[in-house]
Amino acid sequence: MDVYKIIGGNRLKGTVKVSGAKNSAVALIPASILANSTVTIDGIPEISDAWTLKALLEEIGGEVLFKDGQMEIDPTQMQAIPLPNGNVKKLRASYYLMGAMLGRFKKAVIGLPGGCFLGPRPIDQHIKGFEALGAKVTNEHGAIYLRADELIGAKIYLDVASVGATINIMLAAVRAKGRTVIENAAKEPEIIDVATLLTNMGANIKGAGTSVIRIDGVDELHGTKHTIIPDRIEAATFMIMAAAIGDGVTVDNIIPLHLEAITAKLREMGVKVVEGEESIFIPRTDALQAVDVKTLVYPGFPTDVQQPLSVLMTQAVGASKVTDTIYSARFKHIDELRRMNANARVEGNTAIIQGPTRLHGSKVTATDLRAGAALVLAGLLADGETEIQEIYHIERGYSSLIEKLCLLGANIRRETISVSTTNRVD
Ligand SMILES: CC(=O)N[C@H]1[C@@H](OP(=O)(O)OP(=O)(O)OC[C@H]2O[C@@H](n3ccc(=O)[nH]c3=O)[C@H](O)[C@@H]2O)O[C@H](CO)[C@@H](O)[C@@H]1O
Ligand SMILES: C=C(OP(=O)(O)O)C(=O)O
Repeated sequence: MDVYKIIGGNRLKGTVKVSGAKNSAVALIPASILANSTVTIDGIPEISDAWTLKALLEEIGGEVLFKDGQMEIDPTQMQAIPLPNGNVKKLRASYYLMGAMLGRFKKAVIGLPGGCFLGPRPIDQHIKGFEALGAKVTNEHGAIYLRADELIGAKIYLDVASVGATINIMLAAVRAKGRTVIENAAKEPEIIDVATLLTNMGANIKGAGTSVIRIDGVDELHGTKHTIIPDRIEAATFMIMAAAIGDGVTVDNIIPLHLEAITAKLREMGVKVVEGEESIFIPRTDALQAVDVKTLVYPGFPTDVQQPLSVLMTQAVGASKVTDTIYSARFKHIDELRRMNANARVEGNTAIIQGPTRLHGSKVTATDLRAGAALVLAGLLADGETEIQEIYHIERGYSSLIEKLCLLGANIRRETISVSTTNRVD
């Protein structure tokens, strides 16, 4: 099995370049299904989710080249081949195949998605949207069957401002007859990115990035070239690492506006954040103060960042609180941090972290993607050696993490170890 081994204590210094956004990439790649000629996307991160989506597009007849961050997708030979099992289970975002295939073929069979287990991850709002557009949707043995004679534009009010549902409905509605209006739409930057790609393919979308999106369906969408936005969650992870153990780190290739909630929270903790046009510089931080944070929909503090932030809180003076209002059970990393001597507990949807504490190297498990990133930071801070298992979670979403951290001076490596040595000593 492959693990990360980290010897803690090295201070990080230099510049790190942020990759393209995972949570855009996983929607942009399926969106290409809707085109009638080649779609080229630049800046796709080297993550396993991108490779899994490439394989899924190939399963339905697509020709896909993925090299040096560029994905070239020829969708012309694709067919509505059912995907009830297999690769669809490896990632949450396989659910975007529902909207894209429904839009193009008016039918799809997609197994219920996988991805990080963060507590329940319902897709009722996606289904409500597809049904409003005229699709018949059934769940048969764990796969969602979608079929429509024709898709007709509709007014859809989302009960929760879901990123996934907003994008999925957009993907189907661009090929519906007439106008679709999504109310209480999610406003995350990734939604604007997907709308930009679809617009460049010939779609007619207004209001992406606001809570009301209007889509006038078109008969055909064509190929185009698109450059993905930078990954604000990866950027936030490096900002937090820089605040925790940096000696002057520039986080480059970012959109500072996308990071305002992170910047504000770090400043509240006593971190100096110097914003440039496309970068942020964080000088060495010597004293951190405890803060409270609540995750919210964009532009609030992202749920994806609360796990790395909770490690920074172990270094702050006083009791910090993290309340996750999006995924109330996203706290499995707290148990792992306690193995490393963190003084933290979970009450309902809140983690309470008392600092400062000296973390100790240990054998820990990445229970999900951002939990894994949190443990990498804990390992960088800890005394001695930390071994992180189940790193496939981390590699679903962080591009070249080891290489980037080594360039900043961290002592971290990926190692294959024999299974007999993996038993944890508690
Ligand atoms: C609002 C929010 O922070 N969304 C994040 C969430 O998106 P993700 O797409 O996973 O979640 P959504 O934005 O779709 O869901 C937000 C909330 O709505 C609920 N829900 C969603 C769909 C549905 O049909 N029914 C329903 O009840 C979810 O359980 C959740 O509590 O995780 C992604 C990956 O970690 C992040 O990129 C997103 O920024
Ligand atoms: C949880 C995440 O990913 P996914 O929704 O793909 O499981 C994430 O990006 O933090």
